[in-house]
Amino acid sequence: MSSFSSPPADRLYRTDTVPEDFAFSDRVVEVFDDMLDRSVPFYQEVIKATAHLLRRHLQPGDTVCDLGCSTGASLIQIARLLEGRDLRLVGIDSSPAMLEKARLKAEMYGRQHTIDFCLEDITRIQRPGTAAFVVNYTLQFIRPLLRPALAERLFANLRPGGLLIVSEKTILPDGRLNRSFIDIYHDLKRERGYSELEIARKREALENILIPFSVEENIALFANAGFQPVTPFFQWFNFCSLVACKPA
Ligand SMILES: C[S@@+](CC[C@H](N)C(=O)[O-])C[C@H]1O[C@@H](n2cnc3c(N)ncnc32)[C@H](O)[C@@H]1O
Ligand SMILES: O=C(O)C(=O)C[C@]1(C(=O)O)C=C[C@@H](O)C=C1
Repeated sequence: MSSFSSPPADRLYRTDTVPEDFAFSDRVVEVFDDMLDRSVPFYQEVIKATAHLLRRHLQPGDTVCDLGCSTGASLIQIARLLEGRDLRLVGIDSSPAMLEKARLKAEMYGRQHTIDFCLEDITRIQRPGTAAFVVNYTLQFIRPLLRPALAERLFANLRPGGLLIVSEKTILPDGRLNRSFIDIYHDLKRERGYSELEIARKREALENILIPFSVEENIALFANAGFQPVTPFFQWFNFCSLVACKPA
């Protein structure tokens, strides 16, 4: 239990072995909370901003689904920040190891009766009447060809007036600026204790696994599925969070 208050440090890419493709395996799950905190810029701020948006748009009895919920870090925070709002919180992920950890953490924080964790493939999601979908740092792992159908599915499953919140690593169409943004991101990783070797090896492992779209491509993806408006609410260099509304 005490390991949750101080999650195991992410040292996955320190060793000299040939890096495997990145996967949400048991080894990654073990260090995942530390990995997110150190690898995602303003991770906690984005969760708080997500809760601000939800607070203003949800009604008692509404359901919030976190797609690609991993170890439940966002949902456990959201449950705390939106305490007493009578919401149904559902976390969905396709990794049994992530969900096992999410359930343990929810229990540790006394949230096991307020959050359901379900093993599902989000590309097959079927949850009509959902009030909000949160899809943070997950769309980037879905094959690009499948993304338009997923965006349409999310639109169809939201209730009128529902919200979609999406956070992603992004790419810039301008090569020079793209290079600068990536360099600035790697500076942040260095500041957070990752070595040059770890940064390079993780980058290699994520190649062809994490496929970022530009902010404009993501906006078009959701606008084409019927969302209106679709607008950024947070950006730090190559990381961006969008909110998209289903018209009421
Ligand atoms: C980077 S993590 C998401 C982090 C999390 N949303 C947060 O903010 O803490 C991506 C997650 O998406 C899950 N995932 C990837 N593809 C999926 C799919 N097709 N269906 C469900 N979950 C998926 C992975 O198992 C992983 O837990
Ligand atoms: O380390 C990186 O390069 C990242 O892009 C961080 C990132 C992400 O954005 O999803 C990559 C993999 C893990 O899922 C956690 C965080």
